[in-house]
Amino acid sequence: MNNTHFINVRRDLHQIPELGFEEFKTQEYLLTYIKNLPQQFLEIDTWKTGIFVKVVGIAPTRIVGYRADIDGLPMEEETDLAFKSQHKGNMHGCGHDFHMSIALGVLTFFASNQPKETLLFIFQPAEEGPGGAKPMLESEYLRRNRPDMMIALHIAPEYPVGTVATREGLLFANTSELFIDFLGKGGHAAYPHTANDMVVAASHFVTQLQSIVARNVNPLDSAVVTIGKITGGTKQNIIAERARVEGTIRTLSMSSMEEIKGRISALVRGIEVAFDCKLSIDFGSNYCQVYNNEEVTKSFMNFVQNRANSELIECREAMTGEDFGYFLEEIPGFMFWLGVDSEFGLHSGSLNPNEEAIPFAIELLIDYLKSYNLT
Ligand SMILES: CC(=O)N[C@@H](CCC[C@H](N)C(=O)O)C(=O)O
Repeated sequence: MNNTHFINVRRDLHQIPELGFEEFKTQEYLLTYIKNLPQQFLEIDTWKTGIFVKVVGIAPTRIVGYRADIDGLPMEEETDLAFKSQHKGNMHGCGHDFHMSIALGVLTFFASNQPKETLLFIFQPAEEGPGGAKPMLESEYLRRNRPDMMIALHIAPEYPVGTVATREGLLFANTSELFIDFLGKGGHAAYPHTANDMVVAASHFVTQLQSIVARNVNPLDSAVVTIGKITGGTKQNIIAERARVEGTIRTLSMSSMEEIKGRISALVRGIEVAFDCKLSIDFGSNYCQVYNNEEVTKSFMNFVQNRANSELIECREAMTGEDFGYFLEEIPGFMFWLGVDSEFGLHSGSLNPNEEAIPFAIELLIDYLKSYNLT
């Protein structure tokens, strides 16, 4: 099959983005596709909305794992594409439609070309939250079928098609979600002295948060605190009894993560005193850093550098997060950025990656896995 076929697969998947652990139609689409492949080397299992597909090797001495995440984001698509999201309010705004179609392309090749080593394709739910990698790793299936090596990619809008960017060691940050609920006293807009306004309290809190990275974190140790969502109140002339801020913390070291969480807790106590209200903090789900094993990453980087028609970029670490970090905490492997050349970035409603990157990535990965003495 021509690898441009997977552009159509991507377009199908792009229309049905679903949130973490709700990827029912996505799972059904993937399973239908996989069950139509030649089955003689395949073993298919499911885990929640995820899927494991084993391609049993001819003379296996190890399992090589390839992971693709499958969930979408709760955001409105702003493109005019003919194949735009049909699930209003959800979008594949982080490229997981690319990740899945590339994985299907590589799987399709090996389903008809039995590898020497066993390959395990892992279609993982809930990367954007609350995190599927950790519970999947703890599943009975992955305890019995532990890969000896793991590979994954993530699309990179800022790089051209034909490029691969990665580095040995630290690639992505530690992350922690952040949810804070404010409870004060509502009232009539004309009587502020009888109420405790949670819109004002939340606004002060968000402003104070900005001082943490600027004044508490060692400038040589990068960190990010972003509030992506604020909600509060019910009507323009009612003082808000409740507000909620939602955000994320990113650090390159665990000590900075702990320090930032400590500072946030202190600011929360201060807001409670200053505004005579109650706040509750929930640090949500936490992902460990993505750390590329030096040896296998180096061999992959050499492979890309020496391959015709592909360009290697040795990139800096990024403040993005990825629960693939949990795989790499236990299993040697690597993640890389795949150039997709989009004017609009990840998590933008206008993200429009160049689909030529799909056949490029499928061929690159097939070549790499072949060179890895798999066939
Ligand atoms: C590659 C990417 O964009 N990953 C997400 C991971 C989200 C982690 C977690 N749910 C959080 O928001 O902290 C990212 O936002 O970096």
